[in-house]
Parts: sequence; structure tokens; C-alpha cells
Amino acid sequence: MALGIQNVSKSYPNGVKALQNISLTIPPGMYGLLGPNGAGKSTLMRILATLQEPDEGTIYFGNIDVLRQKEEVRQTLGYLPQDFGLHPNARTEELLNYFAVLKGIKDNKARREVVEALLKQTNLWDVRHQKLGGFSGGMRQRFGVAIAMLGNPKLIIVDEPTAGLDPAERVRYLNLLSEMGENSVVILSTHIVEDVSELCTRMAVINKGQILLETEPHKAIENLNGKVWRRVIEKNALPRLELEHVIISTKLLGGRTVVHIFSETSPGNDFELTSPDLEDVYFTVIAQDFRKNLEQEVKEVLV
Ligand SMILES: Nc1ncnc2c1ncn2[C@@H]1O[C@H](COP(=O)(O)OP(=O)(O)OP(=O)(O)O)[C@@H](O)[C@H]1O
Repeated sequence: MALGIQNVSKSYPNGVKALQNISLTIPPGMYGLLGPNGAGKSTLMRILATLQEPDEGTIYFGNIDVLRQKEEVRQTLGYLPQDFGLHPNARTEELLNYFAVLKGIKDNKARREVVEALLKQTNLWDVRHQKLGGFSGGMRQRFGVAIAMLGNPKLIIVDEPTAGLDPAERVRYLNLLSEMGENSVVILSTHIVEDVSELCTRMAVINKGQILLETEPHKAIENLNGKVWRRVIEKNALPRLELEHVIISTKLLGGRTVVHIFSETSPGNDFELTSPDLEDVYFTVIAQDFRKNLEQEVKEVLV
């Protein structure tokens, strides 16, 4: 079952256009929604999770009209929001059992089995009697996954899940998500490029409420082949380069600055060709959008 989002727009009362005419078709599997802070990701995730109304547009999950048949969506939804509060005094197994009751798993034996299986899958079985207040960030996130997976959801939405996790927890968490989501639509909203490159078969880049790119990560990388150039510079040379080139990224490496630029042809100036990765894709798209907006603003001022 695919998720079809068509012409969805949402403005807030303060005038911010959080989503501007978004259309996406999201097939089963892991789908990355990548964008900087404030891009509109959480707004879209909340709309998909039936917690917020768009101003315009339609959304279908298979035959379910997501905006009108909210109860049907909720039956098949697993939603892990960006921040979720957990009572620090609640105990792991008890609380998961409680959420399982809320999800409608009425039979005691079946519910015990589901809770046990999820605690084992999320590696929380050994701490099932502990209070949540003592959990690390990674443990909390894994507990969030256990809650989201109750009732075998077919639509799973995870908003910024790896922010604040240490590298080992991050890998463990991403593996868990990819196992859980094999037969469902899983939307992973994130500003971390590696989350998408490691897990997702398809992705979209969103910025300022607009979809800038919709693709398969490996195809987007292929398309950049021969167009990303690298050079190590002194930091004070950057402003001049910025005037002459489309800068994709600048990174500190051993105290020096490594610059990546986008150019269809050789830019000269000691730049050498480098193999692009998904980070280059992401920052190229964002940089081009920034340039476009800048040109638009300049035109508006001049006209
Ligand atoms: N309730 C609200 N009222 C007014 N503006 C809002 C509200 N919620 C979000 N916004 C604005 O809408 C835009 C999109 O926000 P949103 O939270 O959807 O983005 P995001 O991509 O999830 O970013 P972040 O990663 O920072 O959460 C931002 O400019 C934000 O300030």
C-alpha cells in the first residue's frame, strides 16, 4: 500500500507557509524526508499522523482518505514524534502493556506476548522492570519504537529519531527501524544525511515548505558524478570563492578547510574532481535553492 500526498499546503496564523503545494508518492519501504530545521518536516509528519489539518490537498494511504478517515488511519499508524514525554516513574513493561491496551489489544495472553516480543526486539527486555526516568536517550528512543510498533502498523512515521544519540546507539536504532519496517511505509524525517544514505531506498529533499528533489539516493549521487570539485584552502580565502563558485560545503579537516563546489566543467583554480556522496547531493540542492531565492530577492528589490 502506497501513500499518496497531493497538493498539500499549510500556513500558520503568523503567515509562515510551512508547506507549499507538496506532492509525493511514497511506496512501502524506508523513505527519507531530508531537510534543514524549519523546512516543514514536522508539519507534514503531524498532518500524516492525523494530528493537524492542511489548508489544502488530499492524502490517501491505499484506499484510506487520510484527512477524512482518521480513525482508520490511526488503526494502522505507528507515530514516533520528535519529542515525546514519558512518565519518569513508569516502569517499562507496565507502560508498554498500558499502551497495548489503548491500541485495542484486548486479549491478555496475546497482549503479554506482543509486549514481550517488542521488548526483546528493542533490546529492553532486561530492563523491563526499570523506571523510564533512568533511561539513556537511546533507550528512550528504542522504547518509543516499541510503542510505535504496537498493533503491526502499516504506516510508520518517525520524526528526527537519531538527534542526540551516540554513534553506537544510532546504528543500533537505525537497524531496528529497518527491520521493523520491511513491509510497511516508513517515513523517516531527519536533517541527518547519513540516516538517509544508510537506510532509505527513496528520498525527498524539502526546504522552506517545498520539495526540491525526489529520487533514489544512488541515482542522485550518480547524477552528480563529474560535477563535484574539492580543494583545501585557508579559511580567509572562502569569501572570494563564494563569489566565484557554487559552494556545496566547507568542512574542517585537521585544522584546514576542505571546500566542495558544484561545477559542470572544470573550475580551474587547483580544484580536483571528487566522488560525490549523498551529502554533496543534499547541499547542492540546498545551495541551488538558496541562490535562486537570492536572485529572486535581488530582482524584487531592483524592479
Ligand atoms: N504552531 C506553529 N505556529 C507558527 N509557526 C509554526 C508552528 N509550527 C511550525 N511553525 C513554523 O513552520 C515552519 C516549519 O516548521 P516545522 O516544525 O514543520 O519544520 P521542521 O522541518 O520539522 O523543523 P525542525 O527540525 O526545526 O522541527 C517553521 O518556519 C516553523 O517556525
